Amino acid sequence: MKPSGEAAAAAAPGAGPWDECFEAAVQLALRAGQIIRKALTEEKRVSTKTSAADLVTETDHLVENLIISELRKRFPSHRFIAEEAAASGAKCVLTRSPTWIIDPIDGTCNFVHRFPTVAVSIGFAVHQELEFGVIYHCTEERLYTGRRGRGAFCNSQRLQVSRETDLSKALVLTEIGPKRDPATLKLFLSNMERLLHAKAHGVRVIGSSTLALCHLASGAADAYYQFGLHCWDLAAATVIIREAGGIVMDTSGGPLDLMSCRVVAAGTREMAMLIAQALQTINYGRDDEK
Ligand SMILES: O=P(O)(O)O[C@H]1[C@H](O)[C@@H](O)[C@H](O)[C@H](O)[C@@H]1O
Ligand SMILES: [Mg+2]
Ligand SMILES: [Mg+2]
Repeated sequence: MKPSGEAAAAAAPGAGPWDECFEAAVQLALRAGQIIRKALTEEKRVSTKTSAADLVTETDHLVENLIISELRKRFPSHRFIAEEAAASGAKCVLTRSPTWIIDPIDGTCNFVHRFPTVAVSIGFAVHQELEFGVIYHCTEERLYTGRRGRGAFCNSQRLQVSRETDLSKALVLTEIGPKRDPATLKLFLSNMERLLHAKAHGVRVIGSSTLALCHLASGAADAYYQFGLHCWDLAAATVIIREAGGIVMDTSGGPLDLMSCRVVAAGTREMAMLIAQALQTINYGRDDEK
């Protein structure tokens, strides 16, 4: 079913603060999705960032600039944290001001290979609290939304996480992260091996952390963990998962630290803790210290 801004807004009935911002995010995500869908099949100019596996294209920049310029016109006092601006040296500082946290294309490596698992992610925080998240699966035209205290939806279907607490009955999602040195790869594979030794039904890597987190919010997976993602991968998805009844926390088992480049998420706290206890830490630093 084609999503519409009206469907998403209708899915969260009742006026509330930030309605205008939420509507703007929905319309811009849909518009960005059209651009990304068209560009998916076209020739691309590809560059690398922190590693040979950390790719960026002209479409990432075009979409990010479009979203930020449109939002700046409508909300000139707001602040922005965005993936490609950060890659160019902008600081990732989350103040108490209304702040947009943007990943213009999540799954850029998929995008470069025309592998159709790509999303645009727009999160929004005020007083350093996540207010809403909008993630648009561009090729499947699925619009995932979550608003603090008002539920989570895919198009107009309400989302509910899995209630699984048994790791031996769990489907677990993760992502590789951009570091590919032997020590990091050894730790990444060791974490995956530990979960398979614990008899998890499976571990999946789909190439888009935000869409993997949306699958968790929809109950199609039981847990997610990653070292090496960023605040712009996490912001929107965290609201969506929490509003679908799930848990998003630090890999230490403590509260989520949006800038820590690491996360464990699950439908239940029991499952999240089982995952966290199985993991060895992979150090990716912090978004607010780069
Ligand atoms: O760079 P984009 O925005 O494509 O985001 C991806 C991250 O770069 C990966 O490290 C991470 O592993 C995930 O694949 C994430 O989606
Ligand atoms: Mg990206
Ligand atoms: Mg990303």
